[in-house]
Amino acid sequence: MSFHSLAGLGWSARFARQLTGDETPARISAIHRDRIEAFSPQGPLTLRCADTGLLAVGDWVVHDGARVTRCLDRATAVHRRAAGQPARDQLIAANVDTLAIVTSCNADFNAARLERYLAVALAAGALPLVVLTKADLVPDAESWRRQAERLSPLLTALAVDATDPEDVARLAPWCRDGQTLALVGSSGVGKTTLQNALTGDAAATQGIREDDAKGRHTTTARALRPTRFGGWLIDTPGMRELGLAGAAEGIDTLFEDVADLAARCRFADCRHEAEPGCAVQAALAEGRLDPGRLARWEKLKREDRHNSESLHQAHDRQRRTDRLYDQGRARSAAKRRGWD
Ligand SMILES: Nc1nc2c(ncn2[C@@H]2O[C@H](COP(=O)(O)OP(=O)(O)OP(=O)(O)O)[C@@H](O)[C@H]2O)c(=O)[nH]1
Ligand SMILES: [Zn+2]
Repeated sequence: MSFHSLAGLGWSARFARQLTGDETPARISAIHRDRIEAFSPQGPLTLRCADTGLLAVGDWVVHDGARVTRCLDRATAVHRRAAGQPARDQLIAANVDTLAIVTSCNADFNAARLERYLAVALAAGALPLVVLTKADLVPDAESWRRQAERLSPLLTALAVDATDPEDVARLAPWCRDGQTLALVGSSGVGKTTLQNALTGDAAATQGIREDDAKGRHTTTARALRPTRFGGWLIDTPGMRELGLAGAAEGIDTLFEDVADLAARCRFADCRHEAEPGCAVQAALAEGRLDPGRLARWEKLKREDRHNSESLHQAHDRQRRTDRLYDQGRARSAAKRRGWD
């Protein structure tokens, strides 16, 4: 059994302020249909919870020893647009301090994809870190790293050999002393290898079959795991592939220069094509704005708008279905009343 102090679990003044009286907090490490697992200064706990759908791994909850009584406001929240029809907005991890975007120093490196994940990190409120794996397989890892850092002044980039635990230890500052790190990135870039090196625990990444809230089988890993450095790693299946939705603010933070220009166009709904008074076109013409960067900003905005709209449409559709269903039930109830 492992014991951690509250601070060691990532507790901070932000959460302390939300407690009243002698409430006891715990941090969610895994979520099941009707119960959660959590770490607490008293050791690991299993707590019953009626509505686990509202919780995420990494959340701080208050409990009475047997059940969850409430969830504390989050410091950060990573969302994604869940695949499938209808599209759903899904909370996949809470209180992640740093979101590491994992890519490799070769085939996988793609500026547009990195920017997409960066927007997700910023929208979540997490610090973005780019980890370039397979540094041992290229002669110029440092140039890849610099290329990544040029994408935004908000990020730090590291090039590592994920298969070398000593090299991976350079990630310690982001997952020590109660700090929580989560990894995102395409398949095959080395996330599992990195996670194993960070936790020193190869077996734990092996997925275990579980029933999720809808009774389907999903593969869940042990989701909040201690790292070798005194901090935490969040690995949930949803972390792997993040669809962009509701990330408009994150996109504008990442492309602050372009967003600032766009805000100075004469027309609020300027499409930055041939409108008079377009500050974006003016900057392009004067060479102050890279056309590639503008194109990537527009593409991300479109994708986010499209996904956010389809989420709204899905919500609307669901509301209409619910309403029809309620009306139907009301009608049959009325009929039944008529009969007896
Ligand atoms: N030489 C070298 N090989 C690496 C490095 N990182 C990952 N690999 C190898 O690349 C392959 C894929 O790594 P994984 O850790 O399974 O990748 P992943 O991102 O977890 O992929 P999924 O499980 O599909 O999401 C494995 O064979 C690793 O050993 C690295 O930095 N250097
Ligand atoms: Zn414009």
